[in-house]
Amino acid sequence: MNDFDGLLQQANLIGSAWTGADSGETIAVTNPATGAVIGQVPNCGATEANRAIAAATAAFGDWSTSNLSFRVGLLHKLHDALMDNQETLAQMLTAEQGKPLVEARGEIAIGAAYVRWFAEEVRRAKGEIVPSPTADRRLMVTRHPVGVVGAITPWNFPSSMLARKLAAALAAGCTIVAKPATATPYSGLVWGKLCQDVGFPDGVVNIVTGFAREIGGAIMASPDVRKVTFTGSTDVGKVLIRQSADTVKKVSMELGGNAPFIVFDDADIDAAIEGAMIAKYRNMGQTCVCTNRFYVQSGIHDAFVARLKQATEALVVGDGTEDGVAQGPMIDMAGVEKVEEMIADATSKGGKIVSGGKRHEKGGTFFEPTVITGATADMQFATEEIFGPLSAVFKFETEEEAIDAANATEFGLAAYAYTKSLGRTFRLNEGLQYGLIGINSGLITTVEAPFGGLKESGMGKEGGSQGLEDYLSVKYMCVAGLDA
Ligand SMILES: NC(=O)c1ccc[n+]([C@@H]2O[C@H](COP(=O)([O-])OP(=O)(O)OC[C@H]3O[C@@H](n4cnc5c(N)ncnc54)[C@H](O)[C@@H]3O)[C@@H](O)[C@H]2O)c1
Ligand SMILES: O=C[C@H](O)CS(=O)(=O)O
Repeated sequence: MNDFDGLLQQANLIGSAWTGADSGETIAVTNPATGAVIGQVPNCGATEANRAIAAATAAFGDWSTSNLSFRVGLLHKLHDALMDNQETLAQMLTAEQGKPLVEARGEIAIGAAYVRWFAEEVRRAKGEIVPSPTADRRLMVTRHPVGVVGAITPWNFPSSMLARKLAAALAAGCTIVAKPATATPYSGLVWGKLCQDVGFPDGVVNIVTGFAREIGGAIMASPDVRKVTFTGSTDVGKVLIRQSADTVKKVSMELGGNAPFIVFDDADIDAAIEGAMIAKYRNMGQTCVCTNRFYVQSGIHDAFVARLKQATEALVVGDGTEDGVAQGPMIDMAGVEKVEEMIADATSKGGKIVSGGKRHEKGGTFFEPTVITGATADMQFATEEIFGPLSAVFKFETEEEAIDAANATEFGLAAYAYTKSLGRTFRLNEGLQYGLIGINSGLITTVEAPFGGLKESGMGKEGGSQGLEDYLSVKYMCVAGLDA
């Protein structure tokens, strides 16, 4: 078995100890490209989760009052440990998740960048002195770590989704209990090892794998957990928001998407195709900000479709570790079947397959990157997240029609548009109901900017200065009697 230079952790980190499940039960982790078993992880439940919460609670007092320079120094060491091991971590990520190595390297790098960002950002978590209405008192506002944080993360970005939670939480002085996705636990568990190696105190970082409902239930029920940060589907997010009410937890929710990608007649078509390929096919279409609907204005439609077909057919499908591969396997057969269901629905309603359309000859969960034209609003992918390598192309006539169609969804995470018009750019920013808007770019995520959705795509922000605020509580103190 490949131990990835000793970085593969097949146990859970609770306090200072790497342990198995009390039951001894384990879950096999498989490589989606080959079906091979990579290793096992503990199948833990509520009991182990509560021990992790107790360890995080015990560590919170010292960690939250530690010298800021100490915390910042450890975060910079963590950044360096991530980048020193970038290749091995990327190999581990591709082995369990399937994405091409070049994308996995990028995910490790942005995760390290989030660590460095919050190491810097926390040094500017300033308070305020508020002008007092009367001379006898002084008013001050201060910011403090919110407490023990529960973090639950998805399989599609198993490293960077944890990075932007853990880094902000630790920088703020919080301690954390994290539960990675069952399909991709190793890219989360290794954060515990690296944190331990660089010197984070015991109990500050705890990582537990296993029964999602049980572990999640323990996190949500514990009065010691004061904040929950979740990245995943909107359906699960709604469950957690309801559960958070019992203990009035602070929540951040990074949920599902249904991104429109609008191409106007005046677009630079070369730029639009480049952006379309990134926004659609990154991680085999399995990102929350992937294009779900292409809206192409009638004047440029045929030329854009021809170029999209050509670029899609040029994508190399294969094992993500092989040079030149742009599309790895999908994470599981359920994802493949969802894409097949959407293709059948669209073609039954008049959609036309112009590229791909079926499982790849490589078998398993490999799928042909697919383009369907003639898309209409009654088709399943108009309202449901595809989460796969399927491009659905709608035609439109006017700007107003495009904005209305783009907004006709309960989601509001990412939207993209290609135009040379400055006026239209500002009308789109004001008219599109999305938390992230890319104008003439298909890849806009960056640590400096707040990432997060509107409507049923979630609440809270990750990254940017706003991303730290989610882990801080604001206090107001009035000091009176000063006129004595
Ligand atoms: N907005 C974002 O930043 C963002 C980023 C990545 C993925 N996503 C979304 O995540 C979804 C795909 O990821 P996924 O399949 O892992 O999502 P998912 O909701 O099925 O699972 C996400 C995490 O929640 C856990 N979980 C599942 N049910 C739970 C429960 N009842 N209680 C506690 N935890 C539970 C899972 O084990 C996993 O760790 C897509 O909808 C995608 O759009 C959003
Ligand atoms: O899948 C969702 C991720 O947040 C995508 S990104 O890598 O952060 O853009």
